[in-house]
Amino acid sequence: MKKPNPKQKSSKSFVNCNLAENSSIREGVDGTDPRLLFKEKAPCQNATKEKEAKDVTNVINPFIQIRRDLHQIPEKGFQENRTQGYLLHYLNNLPQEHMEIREWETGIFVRVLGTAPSKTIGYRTDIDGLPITEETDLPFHSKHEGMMHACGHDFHMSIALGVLTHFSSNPPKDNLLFMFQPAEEGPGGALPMIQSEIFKEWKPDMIVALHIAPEYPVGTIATKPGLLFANTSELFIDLKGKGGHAAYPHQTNDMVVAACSLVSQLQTIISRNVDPLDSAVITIGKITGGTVQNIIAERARLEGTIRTLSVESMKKVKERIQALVQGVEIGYGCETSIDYGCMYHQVDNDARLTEEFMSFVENETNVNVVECRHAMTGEDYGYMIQNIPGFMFWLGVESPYGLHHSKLDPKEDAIGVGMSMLISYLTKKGNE
Ligand SMILES: CC(=O)N[C@@H](CCC[C@H](N)C(=O)O)C(=O)O
Repeated sequence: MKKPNPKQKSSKSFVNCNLAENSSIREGVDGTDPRLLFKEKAPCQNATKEKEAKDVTNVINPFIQIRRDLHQIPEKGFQENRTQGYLLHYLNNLPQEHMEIREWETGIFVRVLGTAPSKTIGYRTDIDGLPITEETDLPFHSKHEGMMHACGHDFHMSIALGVLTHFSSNPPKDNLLFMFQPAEEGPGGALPMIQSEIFKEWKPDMIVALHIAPEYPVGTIATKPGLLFANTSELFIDLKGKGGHAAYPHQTNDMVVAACSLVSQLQTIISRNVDPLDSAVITIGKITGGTVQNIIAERARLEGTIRTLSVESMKKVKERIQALVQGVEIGYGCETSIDYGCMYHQVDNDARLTEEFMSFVENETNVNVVECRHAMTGEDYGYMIQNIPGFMFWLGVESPYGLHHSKLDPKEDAIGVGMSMLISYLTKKGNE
């Protein structure tokens, strides 16, 4: 497979602006134009069939506008009501002859009925945002205070809508199942979604998904057979000691000091307890404690996440965390509690399907393919392909700021690249 190439080729196949002719792009959630809602003019409003471009970089893809609309309304997991409304409005305006739409919680299942189905191919996108205050100066920045699409789910959704738009009027032989999944960032929507009656009824035979990758250029995708993403577990530790006057520490059990010590001790699990040839991460992303500068803190809370490359390592790391927390309890004279929040199974790509996909992209499209290493990111998509063959791949979007950063600014040309490549791949796979 090729190495990442900053001057990558443009996509061999491309999607043109004619998709914008679809009425659902013209009308918004409440029957108004979603672009008027956000005071944005659609770049493709006047696109005509004659304007079919030769290169995706020369096309202003209408799904870029959809991405911009969605970018402005990021919502927390299982609270994606406005997002769901936007998606439903769009979907309900597509040609319905080959489509069945069913809502599930704040997500949506859409089945495209194949012309002579012998299998169902699933495609999953996540739809939630992150609790981060956006710091880009984009004109279409988040309008939901303290929330941002800082993990690219706005890209994921617009690509899924683009692919679905194509197949809504050009169904392949096989059925397609599009899953708009809530709560990927937490508490996890994939597991309950696959346990739902709708999923059981429309169960796919294989599933595909993508994730944007700021570190790769537009026009490059990266993936690998086997393990792609880590096992994850959230981590919340509460400490309760005895507060008091800042000048009388000997009469108190200071939970700020206990928490600081615990953060350092937790890092020794990675350096001293995990096999150096294995990998694990413990990140404490948030510490809270105390009330004011001259009162010794009675309470402190650590919030973090654990990442491991196997289920067994996760078990070991948690045993060590428990031991260290017990030590702090004794050493600092406090009460403690641990909550592991939500946990995700590793993303383990099906080797045969992934290799086949990589050679398809390499040989049949102008997109570059890189075989990457696994990453310590997590994805509840891992549950979807735990028992059903499938894979996930990274889609290059080239941003100087990475995932979960308040200045993440992916290049929008990647939307056309992702759509075109997926349409080609699913057309081939759905007509085998
Ligand atoms: C792709 C990605 O960034 N996923 C998230 C998943 C988070 C799961 C959960 N909230 C946790 O923190 O463990 C990630 O942070 O990797």
